[in-house]
This record gives sequence, structure tokens and C-alpha cells, in this order.
Amino acid sequence: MRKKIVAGNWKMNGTQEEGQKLTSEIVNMVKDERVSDVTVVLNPPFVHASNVKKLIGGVDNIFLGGQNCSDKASGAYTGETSASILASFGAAYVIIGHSERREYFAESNEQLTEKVKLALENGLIPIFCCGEPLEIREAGTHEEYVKDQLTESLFGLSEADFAKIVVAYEPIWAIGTGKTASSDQAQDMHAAIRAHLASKYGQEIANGTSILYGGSCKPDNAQEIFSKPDVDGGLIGGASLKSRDFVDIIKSF
Ligand SMILES: O=C[C@H](O)COP(=O)(O)O
Repeated sequence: MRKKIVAGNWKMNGTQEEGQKLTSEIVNMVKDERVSDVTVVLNPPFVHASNVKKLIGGVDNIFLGGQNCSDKASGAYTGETSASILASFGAAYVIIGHSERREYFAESNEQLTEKVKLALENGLIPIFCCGEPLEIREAGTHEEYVKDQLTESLFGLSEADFAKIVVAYEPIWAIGTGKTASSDQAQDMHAAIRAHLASKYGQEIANGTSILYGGSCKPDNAQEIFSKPDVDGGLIGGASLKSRDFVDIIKSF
């Protein structure tokens, strides 16, 4: 059985007070509504890490994650946060290769490999993002595009390391646009990703890899998307900032 995961990516949102309120509300709803069969990951901006970690303290299925980590282990890299620092604050997951990082911070597939390695060395589970822009989807080459992203960043990993990875498929044209991929489009891509992983690491590892969907996932479409056999959860942006919406998405399995 693959892990069902719903990860909230707050992106660059939330004051200290707002982050605490959001976390407390999510924690209380998850406890009160007995949501225990889904792994929930909260990925706030780094400075929220301690507060969030404290607030999720007693809940077994809620984890702290980072939105990014450096491709360097430590040193004079002003403004960066390393995987080891993140781990020392109690994080268990880290998002790597989000399309916004690739686009606005020019992160290359090679740099992402370094980030994945450092995350794994520090005991963090990478949530590795892939996904195509609109022009690639329109040209019909989206499967090749996404497979190349995975091959270039991940296929140097050992089987043991790869088996720890979570993949998130996020079509860029669906992020924050209100335009969701249809559940069939998501399923087709997730199945293609799984087949690609199997071609390198074998069917057993591919079958054990959780593949999350991201892109305008909301309470009213999550159930349909999560019902697809190769969709194992979601990476949620906008809707993760509203506790009721986020928990309703978690409950959509
Ligand atoms: O990391 C989350 C994704 O970029 C999705 O964002 P969104 O749910 O606001 O479309």
C-alpha cells in the first residue's frame, strides 16, 4: 500500500500570527475529525519552522516540511537554508524542484540532484516536483518532458535512496490559475511517470512511490482527482492557506 500524502505549500505567505492560527486550526480539525490514515505535511516559510513543529507536536500523522533547501551543505551562502538546518528544526520532508524555484531562481536539473542528495543524507524525504508548461502540453510532448526531468535529476540515485522519494506532478499551467488538470489528464501522467520509474527501478519500487498531484486542487475537485489509481495525494498551494479547505482536501480520499 502506498502512503497517501497531502502536503500544504504555503509559499511566501503568512505572518507569524497567521501561521500559528492556521497550524492550530489544522491540528485541531485533524484530531477532532479523526483523520489518521493520511500523511499531512505542512511546508511553511522557513522562519515558521519552530512554531509549526511545536504546534504539530502530539499528532502522529502531521509533519513539518521545507519548501526548498540549498544545494550546498553549509557555508557562506547568504539567505540559503541547508537540508541539515531544516532537519535540525524537526522537518521530515522538503519540496525540491518546485516550478517556481525552477523558473524564478533558475534551478537546473543538476542542482536539483544535489539538493535531493543532501536532503536524503540528512534524513529528509524529498517531495520532488516535475511538470510541464502550457506550450509543451499543447505540443503534446508533456510525457517526454516530465520523464526527462525525472531522469536527469533522479536516475543517478541508488535503489535504496530512490525508494524514499515522493514525486509531485504539477502541470505549470494549472498552478494558481484555477485551471485544474482533469482527473484523466492527471491519471494519464501519473501512470506514465510510474511506468518510467519502473523502467529504471523496477515495478516494486515504482508501485511503492507516492505520486502527488498539484495545481488548483480544491475541496470540490480533490475527491475526483484522488479517486484515480495512480494519484496518491496532493501538493496544495492556495487552498492550504485555509484550514477548512485544506482539511476537506485531506478528507477527500
Ligand atoms: O505547491 C503547490 C502548487 O504549486 C499548487 O498551487 P495551487 O494549489 O495554488 O495551484
